[in-house]
Amino acid sequence: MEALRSTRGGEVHVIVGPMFAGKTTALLRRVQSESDNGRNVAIIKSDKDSRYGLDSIVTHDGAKLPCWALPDLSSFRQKIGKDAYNKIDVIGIDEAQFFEDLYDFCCNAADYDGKTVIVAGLDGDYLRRRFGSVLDIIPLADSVTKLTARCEICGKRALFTLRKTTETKTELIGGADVYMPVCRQHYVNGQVAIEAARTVLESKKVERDICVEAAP
Ligand SMILES: Nc1ncnc2c1ncn2[C@@H]1O[C@H](COP(=O)(O)OP(=O)(O)O)[C@@H](O)[C@H]1O
Ligand SMILES: Cc1cn([C@H]2C[C@H](O)[C@@H](COP(=O)(O)O)O2)c(=O)[nH]c1=O
Repeated sequence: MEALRSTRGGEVHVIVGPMFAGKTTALLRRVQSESDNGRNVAIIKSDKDSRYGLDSIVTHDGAKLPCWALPDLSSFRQKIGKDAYNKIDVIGIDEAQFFEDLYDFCCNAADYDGKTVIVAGLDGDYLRRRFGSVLDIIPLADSVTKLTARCEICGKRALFTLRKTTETKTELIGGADVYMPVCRQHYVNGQVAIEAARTVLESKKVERDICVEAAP
């Protein structure tokens, strides 16, 4: 019977780009405009990012809307309750790269539950590798928008996010303190500089370890 549930005009719209490209701003605008048109809306963000608190989604400019901060998307229906879920027309998802169950959620919400799902997230991490499941939902999408920022070094179009520290784990929550948007040329130059810094730091650590071991 589940399989016979018919589609009620569900849609999936995807907004990607580097940090500071205006993804959250675009998501908030689209959700707000749906709400202004009388549709019931809800926004979900990952609970991994608690920088601005967990009850609202906030842009780098400080614009905000209330949201649900969740560890995964599958908990959404249970969290808000079945009746409330059924009444929702539009679901906005921010920081989509942090949700492992993004594909299944979008599929079910759009195909079977008739929801309009608007997804914003990073397509690539600081190494320009695919980030989470964001690229996996492109085949599900009605529309895909790739936004760009301004390169912090030269002001040209920024496609990439440069991590300014030598930290290597993929997931590292942060803002302008840790990341900056850059153009292709400054991404390459920046990576070379950061790799060099990492090599120096690692060799210093090895030297320190040898000194400690050699100490009487
Ligand atoms: N280097 C930059 N390039 C573009 N926007 C920047 C930059 N640094 C800060 N910003 C601000 O960030 C805003 C975008 O914020 P936001 O929508 O939260 O972006 P995202 O969700 O893509 O990280 C821009 O409108 C701008 O005011
Ligand atoms: C590039 C990159 C980013 N992150 C984190 C940093 C921020 O907390 C979010 C992105 O936020 P935004 O709304 O797009 O500005 O993701 C990360 O964990 N790893 C990375 O490589």
